[in-house]
Amino acid sequence: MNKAAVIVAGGKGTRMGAPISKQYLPIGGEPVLMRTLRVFHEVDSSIKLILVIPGTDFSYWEALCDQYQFQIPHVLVAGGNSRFQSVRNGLDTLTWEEGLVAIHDGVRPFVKKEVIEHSFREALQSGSGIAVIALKDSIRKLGDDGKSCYQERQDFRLVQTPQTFLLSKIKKAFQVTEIPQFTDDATVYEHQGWQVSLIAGNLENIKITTPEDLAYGEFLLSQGKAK
Ligand SMILES: Nc1ccn([C@@H]2O[C@H](COP(=O)(O)OP(=O)(O)OP(=O)(O)O)[C@@H](O)[C@H]2O)c(=O)n1
Ligand SMILES: C[C@](O)(CO)[C@H](O)COP(=O)(O)O
Repeated sequence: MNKAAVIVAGGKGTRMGAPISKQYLPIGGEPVLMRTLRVFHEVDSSIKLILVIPGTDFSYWEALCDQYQFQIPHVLVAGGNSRFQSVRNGLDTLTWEEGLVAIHDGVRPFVKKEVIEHSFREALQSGSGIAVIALKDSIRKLGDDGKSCYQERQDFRLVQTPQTFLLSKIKKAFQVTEIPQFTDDATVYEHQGWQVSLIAGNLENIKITTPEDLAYGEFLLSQGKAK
C-alpha cells in the first residue's frame, strides 16, 4: 500500500513571537521541521513526505537544508491561509488511486515512531487512526450564566497528530467549504458522517506553540525522554 505523510508547517507561529517562524527554530541543534521529517523517514523510508510551508519560505528552507546537510527526500508544497487549506494543498499533490496518508503538524517533532506505525495500521483497518491522549487535569464546562460545572474527564481526550486516513476518503472529505469547526483533520473526516478511530498518542508529542514549549522540548531531549 502506498504511504504518504503531509507535514503541515504553513503557519506563521504568531504565539511563539520569535523573529523566525517556529517551524524553523532550532531544537536540539537542528530546525524543528527536520526532526519531524526524520521521524517519519525512520519509520519507513518509502513514506512519501510532503512538506507544506509558506510559498515565500521555499528559498529560506532550501538554504537551511544546505546549511544542515539535510538530505531526506521530500516534496515542497505552498501552504494556504489556514491549516485546513495547507492540508488540502498537500493532499492535492497525491494522485494515487489507493493509499494511506498521515497528516501531521510540522511543529510536533516528538511523536513516537510506534504512534505513527499504529496510526497507519488503524487507518488501513478502519479508515482512520487519530492520536489522542487522556487528560491529566480536571476540567469544567463554562455556562452562559457565568457559572461552571463539573465534567467527567474520562469522557474526554486531547487530540494530537498524526491523523492518518485512507487517501481516497480524506481527499473526498477535504472537498468541502471550510467551517470554524474544522480544527483538525478528524473533524473534516467526520463531517462526511464517518466515525473516526482513536489510537493512543504519546505525552511528549507536544505542539510547539509558545516559548515554554521550546524550553520543555529541550528538556525532554536533554533527559533522553525524546529523540
Ligand atoms: N495556514 C496555516 C496555519 C497553520 N499551519 C500549520 O498547522 C500546525 C498547527 O498550527 P499552529 O500551531 O496554530 O501554528 P501557527 O498557525 O503557525 O501558530 P500561531 O497560531 O501561533 O500563529 C503548524 O504546524 C502550522 O505550521 C499550516 O500549515 N498552515
Ligand atoms: C491539529 C491539532 O494539532 C490537534 O490538536 C490542533 O487542532 C491544531 O490547532 P491550532 O489552533 O491550529 O494550533
